[in-house]
Amino acid sequence: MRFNAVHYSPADLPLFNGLNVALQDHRVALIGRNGAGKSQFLRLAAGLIAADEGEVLLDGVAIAKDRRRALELVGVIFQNPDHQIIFPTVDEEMAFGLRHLPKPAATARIDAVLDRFGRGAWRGRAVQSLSQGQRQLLCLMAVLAMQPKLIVLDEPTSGLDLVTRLRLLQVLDALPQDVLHITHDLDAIADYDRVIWLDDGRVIGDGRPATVLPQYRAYMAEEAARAEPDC
Ligand SMILES: Nc1ncnc2c1ncn2[C@@H]1O[C@H](COP(=O)(O)OP(=O)(O)OP(=O)(O)O)[C@@H](O)[C@H]1O
Repeated sequence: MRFNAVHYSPADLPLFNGLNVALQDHRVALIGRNGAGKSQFLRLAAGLIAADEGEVLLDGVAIAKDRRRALELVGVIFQNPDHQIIFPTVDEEMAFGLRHLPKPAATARIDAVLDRFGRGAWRGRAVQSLSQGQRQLLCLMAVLAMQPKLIVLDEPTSGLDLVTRLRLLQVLDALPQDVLHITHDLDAIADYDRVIWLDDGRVIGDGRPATVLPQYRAYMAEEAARAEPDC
């Protein structure tokens, strides 16, 4: 994945001004304050939005221009599964991303993923009957069935209870796919391969968690100490 001189201004307010980033690492975390540009970075990385100037390449593919390849290459998981799930049953939801495949091939993929997660009993189950954490797992399984090269996640664990959060993180840790993970949960990314710290659309920290996370924590503590208490 490569951001080449990316300019992007949501609603005409400049955010990225010639951003250059190359990602070759298996698990990358994206951190930064509220409004730093993490979600916009992720949307550009997934080809959900196009740069105003410059380009984002994944496997040499201009991901925003080739939507068919983008869907094959990148799977996206958002914070709230209810904003992502559109079908009433587990099978239908998982089949949606596989509609380009012949039905037997799609069914085989769905069965393989359900079995891998020990969720064979979810076949035909109503999404409404699943908890929030289970819905998040459904989103992840639907993405995995599509066999993307890269999975991008925007704060997938917020709102989950501790056990569900830990389970989801274990699943993420074991994935063979490359992962780009936005989070404010610094403990979850302590053994990632790389952490990118965004601030105001710029990369201000980039490296191993052991280097970047202490700098980030120290900076945030200073910021908090400077801020007027308003609560
Ligand atoms: N649709 C939009 N229209 C206008 N401005 C936007 C839009 N989406 C995002 N922005 C602006 O872009 C900047 C980056 O937003 P972004 O959602 O990427 O931040 P973030 O780092 O993901 O923040 P958070 O941690 O709060 O989710 C913010 O200043 C935000 O106001």
